[in-house]
Amino acid sequence: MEGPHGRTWYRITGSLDVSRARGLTPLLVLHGGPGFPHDYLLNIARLGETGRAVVHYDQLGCGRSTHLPDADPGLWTVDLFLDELDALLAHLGISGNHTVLGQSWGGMLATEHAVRRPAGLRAMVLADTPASMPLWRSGVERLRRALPREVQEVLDRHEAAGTTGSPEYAKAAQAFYDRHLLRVRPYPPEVAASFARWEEDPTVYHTMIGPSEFDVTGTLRDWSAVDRLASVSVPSLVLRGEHDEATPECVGPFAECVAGAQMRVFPESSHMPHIEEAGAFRDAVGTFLARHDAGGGSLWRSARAGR
Ligand SMILES: N=C(O)[C@@H]1CCCN1
Repeated sequence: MEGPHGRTWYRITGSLDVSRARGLTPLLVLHGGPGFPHDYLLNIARLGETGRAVVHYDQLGCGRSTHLPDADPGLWTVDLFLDELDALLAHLGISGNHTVLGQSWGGMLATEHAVRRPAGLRAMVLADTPASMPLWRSGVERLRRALPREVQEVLDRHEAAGTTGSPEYAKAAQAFYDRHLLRVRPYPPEVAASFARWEEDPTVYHTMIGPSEFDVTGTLRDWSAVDRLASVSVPSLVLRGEHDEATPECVGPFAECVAGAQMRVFPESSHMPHIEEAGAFRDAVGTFLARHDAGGGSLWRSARAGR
């Protein structure tokens, strides 16, 4: 899809026509970061086993979409990605009938979409998503202070010196990521692919977040949707891992403030339960989505029974 700032790459698992014919609302998957491309979310495509169309895309500035490393940093705003999301829905012809699954930042974007009460949004899944970045920051600070003392010292020293691009900082940050981002080793190829592409061009992430998940100095530093969550009027499923960097304090407002929101915690997972507990994640999301399809879920139940 061509847009005012460049091309947005997307892929469809299944067929929008089949989805429509079977009464299965298409699912649009929103990746995190921001600027961390879709590859690490590819296994969510298995939700298409019943014939539901599952759309993944790379948001502008990352992955297979147009990169703009020399653009004015002021380009990278929530509204830019909301406009892109609306344009993609229209391009696909699903503005009037869609569900969204946002992971981490993608859940923040999904929330921004939902609070605008779009007529065609049928349901929303928020995975590992903060409702507020100040709450995110206080939660990751607590997790950081539980790291080994020598690791904290390396992180503190490089952040104070402005040398967070150093290999020593990256090695120390990995100690945090091993506990709270993904507890699977080695990284599955699709996760490694997202990291490789992100490392090639971290422009969007560095502008909107900063040096790392726990050193948030970017333009999203004070973002919050907490005081707008009451306006979300669609069925919502809220997911996180027990060891997630998205801590209970930053995810909790979704369950507290979104009417009827369901919360599910994955006990063995951190920030990627769709990988760390893939079957349980897929069953939880598939059952939830099916409940809000026109067909009432019979196709999902028969697909699951056939596994
Ligand atoms: N992995 C993500 O998207 C998180 C969300 C806030 C900072 N990065």
